Amino acid sequence: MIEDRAPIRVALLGCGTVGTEVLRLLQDQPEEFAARTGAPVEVTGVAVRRPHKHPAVPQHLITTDAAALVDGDVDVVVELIGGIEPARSLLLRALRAGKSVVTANKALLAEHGSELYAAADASGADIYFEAAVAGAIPLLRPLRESLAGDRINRVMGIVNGTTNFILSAMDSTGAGYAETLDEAGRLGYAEADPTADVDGFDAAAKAAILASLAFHTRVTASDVHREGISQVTPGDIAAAQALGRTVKLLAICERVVDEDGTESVSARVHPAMIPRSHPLAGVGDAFNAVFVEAEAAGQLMFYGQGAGGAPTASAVLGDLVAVARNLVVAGKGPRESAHAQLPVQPMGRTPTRYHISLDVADKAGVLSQVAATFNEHDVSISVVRQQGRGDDASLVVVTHTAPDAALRSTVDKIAQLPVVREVVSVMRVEGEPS
Ligand SMILES: NC(=O)C1=CN([C@@H]2O[C@H](COP(=O)(O)OP(=O)(O)OC[C@H]3O[C@@H](n4cnc5c(N)ncnc54)[C@H](O)[C@@H]3O)[C@@H](O)[C@H]2O)C=CC1
Ligand SMILES: N[C@@H](CC=O)C(=O)O
Ligand code: NA
Repeated sequence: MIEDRAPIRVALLGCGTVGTEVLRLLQDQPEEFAARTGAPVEVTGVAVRRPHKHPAVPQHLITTDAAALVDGDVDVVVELIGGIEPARSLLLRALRAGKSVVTANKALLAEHGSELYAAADASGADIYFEAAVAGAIPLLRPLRESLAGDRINRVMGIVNGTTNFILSAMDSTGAGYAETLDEAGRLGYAEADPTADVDGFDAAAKAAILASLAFHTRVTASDVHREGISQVTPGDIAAAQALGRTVKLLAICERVVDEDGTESVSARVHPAMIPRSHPLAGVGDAFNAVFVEAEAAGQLMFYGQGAGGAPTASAVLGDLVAVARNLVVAGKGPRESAHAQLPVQPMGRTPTRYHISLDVADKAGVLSQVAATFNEHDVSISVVRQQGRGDDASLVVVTHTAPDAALRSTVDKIAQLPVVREVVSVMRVEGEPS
């Protein structure tokens, strides 16, 4: 009988947007959880910072001493505090004591993942973190388990709900940046410090986790080239629209194979123009979508809610059930897989394409001067559009693929040409043949 088995005792650390939903769903359906795991699942305590802010949590469960809760009689620690400390110390404390961990904390995993894995390995505890990337979407388990027998070459997608919410609104309604960010905060999508979202730190942490799992290599957040959306202007959105494109913040993790067969990993997060016909262009609101390209499986697409309390709680609870099942049968979840240890390629060497919009003098020879600058840097041009006259004259150039450093130097040089009044918009182009 399931009820006769010793319960799986769970400590919940943090009861904010996600923690509240995890607790609600766990308490709503105890019999379901018992039936799925093979033992009753019991929350033994909820660590919070300000007890008076949680009137709905049974008062006998509440504590402000998270460390004492971890040290107590618990089997699983669910960490939903966020940030590096005290989350890191609390999880190391749990893992070293052989207590399994479920966390949604991408910032922590992207910086200290190896330390946490090592502690889990040493004590035989589990560490699961499906909620850390793309919220409710099952993505990490497919990478860690379902695709473990395949060779992944590329993972690309939209992994930050807040910035997708903002960019989608800017594109469809012309809404302002600040007001949309406030709305994303109210809806529970934004991080406690929303600069983590808009400056790309959150997406870079997720890219590090994705690249690590996809390429069996330790990739940390500092290995990921990062640009956020705070520099994206209504002018950039309009320039994209004029060419049948839209702007998305993309995370791109690729296996790069040089001519001599040497392999490396490229991981980057930046805004990019993609064609409106591309499947990622239709991903609106706070939704996330990720393409995985694997050698045998081909192309797979994962789509769903990447942020918000309930969707994220779904992934946390899926992990909790997995950990509890492992405890019931004395099994173990997947360990760290970092055997490939590929080097990380610098952004400057990564092949990219640029869309450049220039405000230029309406004089003969402007186009040839601009074209000569591209030529000097060995960057070839795919599309040129010259529009307007006099003060309104503008030039739009879309390049073919070139190393990012060459494209960057070309833009710097073009900005210095006397015939160029202003570099209005520079953005990478993805999702179309190079
Ligand atoms: N909100 C979302 O859509 C998603 C969030 N996540 C991750 O889930 C985690 C939690 O996020 P949210 O619930 O949105 O954050 P939140 O800010 O709403 O909740 C965190 C809670 O932890 C509490 N806390 C802080 N320090 C504490 C301590 N020392 N002891 C006990 N409690 C403490 C805070 O008072 C707050 O109530 C973060 O790692 C976040 O990155 C992951 C996916 C989606
Ligand atoms: N702030 C994050 C929350 C989920 O990871 C986002 O907006 O995607
Ligand atoms: Na997920």
